[in-house]
Amino acid sequence: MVSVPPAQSELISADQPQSDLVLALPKGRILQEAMPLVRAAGIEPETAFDDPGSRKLQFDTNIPGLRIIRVRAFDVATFVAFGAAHLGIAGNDVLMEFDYPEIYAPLDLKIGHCRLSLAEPEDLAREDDPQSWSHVRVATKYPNLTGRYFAARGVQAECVKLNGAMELAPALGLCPRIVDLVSTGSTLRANGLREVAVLTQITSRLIVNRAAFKTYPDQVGGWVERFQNALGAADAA
Ligand SMILES: Nc1ncnc2c1ncn2[C@@H]1O[C@H](COP(=O)(O)OP(=O)(O)OP(=O)(O)O)[C@@H](O)[C@H]1O
Ligand SMILES: O=P(O)(O)OC[C@H]1O[C@H](OP(=O)(O)OP(=O)(O)O)[C@H](O)[C@@H]1O
Repeated sequence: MVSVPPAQSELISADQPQSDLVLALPKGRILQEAMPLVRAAGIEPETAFDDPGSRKLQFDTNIPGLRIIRVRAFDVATFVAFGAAHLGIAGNDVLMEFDYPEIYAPLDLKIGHCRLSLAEPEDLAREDDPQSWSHVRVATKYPNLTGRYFAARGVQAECVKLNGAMELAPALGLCPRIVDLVSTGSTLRANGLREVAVLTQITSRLIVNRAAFKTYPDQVGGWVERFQNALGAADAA
């Protein structure tokens, strides 16, 4: 059965193909910020979702035909791009890194605020001039985004892919610089690094699979509208 917000249910046409809709949520830090919006959009997951002891990865909701899956932040984009999930919530860091044409990101949810920055050890930063670089070697979880950013500025970026703890790379001689997410800056400070360039500002987006949007315009569009309203209500509060 196609899931729709209750108020939209009359929009389902009888001859439309029927299948469950799947909403992919990231299990990391965004989840806490995202859940008030998910709930304000009218979606209440089954109780196992909030049970830390549960090993379930997919969850029924109060909306018949709408399931939630909880996956790693990067995998939200992949599930949605391949149509395994129809909607999702992902940071635009992840969206820019993959650059999947199958994903449409209609809504900035204004959560998960941070920035993607290049940082280097304090000693190096004191004398360094990023404008003079023709080549830069960085440790990052975002090799594609970083490569594109520097290529557009005539700089060749050599990226060593890490999945976390990038801040260790300069001190241990892996790479002199890193490109990573920065919010408060405390992780950089604690590791003797200084931010020297901001590649892009980051927030989380509601994302949809383009084909699902075309196939179920009322249903998927209905959820986009619900999230938009939830966002408007949060802004007004
Ligand atoms: N320090 C931060 N402040 C605000 N938002 C952040 C911060 N770090 C990451 N984010 C946002 O949260 C998303 C998920 O980050 P999180 O740290 O939860 O997962 P991850 O460590 O990247 O993924 P995983 O643990 O699955 O490898 C990022 O893609 C980004 O959009
Ligand atoms: O500027 P700050 O407020 O210190 O935040 C920045 C840190 O947050 C993220 O890591 P996270 O805590 O998600 O851990 P991870 O490296 O395992 O992804 C990011 O990769 C930085 O390390």
